[in-house]
Amino acid sequence: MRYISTRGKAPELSFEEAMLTGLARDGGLYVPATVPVMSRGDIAALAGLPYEEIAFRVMRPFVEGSFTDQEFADIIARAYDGFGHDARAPLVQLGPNHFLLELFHGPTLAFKDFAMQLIGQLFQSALAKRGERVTIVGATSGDTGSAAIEAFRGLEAVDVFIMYPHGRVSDVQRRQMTTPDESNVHALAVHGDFDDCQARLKDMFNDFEFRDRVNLAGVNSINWGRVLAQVVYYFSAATALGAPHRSVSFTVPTGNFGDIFAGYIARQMGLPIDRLVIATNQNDILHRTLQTGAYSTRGVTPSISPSMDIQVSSNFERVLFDAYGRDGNAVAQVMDELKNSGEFTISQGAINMLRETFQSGRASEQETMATIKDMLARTGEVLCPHSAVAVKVAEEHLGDEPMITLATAHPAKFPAAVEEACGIHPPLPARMGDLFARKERFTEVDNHLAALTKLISDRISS
Ligand SMILES: Cc1ncc(COP(=O)(O)O)c(C=O)c1O
Ligand SMILES: N[C@@H](CCOP(=O)(O)O)C(=O)O
Repeated sequence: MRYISTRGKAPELSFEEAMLTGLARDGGLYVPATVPVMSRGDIAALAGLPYEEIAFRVMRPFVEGSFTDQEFADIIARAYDGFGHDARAPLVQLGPNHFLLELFHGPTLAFKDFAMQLIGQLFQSALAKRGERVTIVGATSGDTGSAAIEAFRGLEAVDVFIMYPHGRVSDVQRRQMTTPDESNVHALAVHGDFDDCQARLKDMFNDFEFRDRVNLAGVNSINWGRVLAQVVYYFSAATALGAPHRSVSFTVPTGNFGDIFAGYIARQMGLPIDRLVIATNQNDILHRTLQTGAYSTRGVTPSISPSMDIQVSSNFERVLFDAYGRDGNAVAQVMDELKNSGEFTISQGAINMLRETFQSGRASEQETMATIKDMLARTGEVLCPHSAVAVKVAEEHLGDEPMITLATAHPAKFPAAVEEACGIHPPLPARMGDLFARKERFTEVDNHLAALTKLISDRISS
């Protein structure tokens, strides 16, 4: 399996190389040169298998040539061993045709653990074989950072620096990042928003002197491995509800477009997904883009679903690559426009493809709060605000086929918003009970590339 860049000018790589490289050297994102298709029989055979076995069968073709079957099976087993639910991604019924896919039973209580725990194992194995060490830098609006720190803390061959927007993550999210005391973990509170953090991360990858000197690696969904791991739960959920014999739909709370892009890949692999619905909070750039055909940034308004407070949605580039007929030059051109002017207009052909592929909706702050309250009353399920955004949008898109809404975080990560909405203060699981007693350790940094690269260089050489 070979991987190509969405901007068409970087070298083709193997899975392992693409995983360790992060952002392509032409500024693009790596995608598979071709997406492998599973037969109906192979999809049907997944029903009822343990999550780890489904993961192996779905992901195996993508890692071809980089890991042996035994290595890969062992890596998957270790990745999901620490999850707090035997099913890993259990389904809960919300209504006659509406199901919630609970993706928050991993170590940091968010869907990010599905990919990050796997990537942690894949990095360890690849770096040990190569005898290399890397500097991982990540940008987070709250959940990627804690999941990455959990996956990489204490590893010999890795330093991990996480940039989060100062004052714009929940207390639980911040403490998950600032309380680990391993010396290879560095939490950086950046004076800016998530888009600033992600922009500086991409600047670091485009600064080749820095990138090569520190052996920079990325674990945001820039990294194809992140997206790949998320494809698996689309298969586990759909087959549990009767796929491939009947189709299902998914609604996904969306920010950086990695999770829903994983659903798009699952559909390309042959999973019968009827509708893929993008759910946004009040920072609704993706919803507006589908409606108007113009991707136009407006600045972020902080919300009660902070992990989705994003304007520059990184993985949208991956679907644009397909929408523009895999024309890397066309993608590079619109991405340059976005960088220079904060907006671009999507060509008619491309927007037609996007509108055929996705539906979308938005939830205001009041609607999100009302959904948390209403779902508790109707179903007994306490939702986090991100999942509530998606449930509200999903209810507007219910049809004849089962609708599966992704619940991306545990409500205990956002206790203030949940309590205000429904009067319940969701407790942290016992194993995290002392989170607020632990000592915090972080560094405030200005939103400047030079300040960040100096800090990182100084830390890794000390
Ligand atoms: C809890 C939660 N829900 C939804 C999202 C949005 O997912 P994505 O960025 O893959 O669109 C995020 C952030 O990634 C998140 O942390
Ligand atoms: N919501 C994310 C933002 C980063 O997304 P990623 O999937 O590209 O890592 C977060 O919680 O940090």
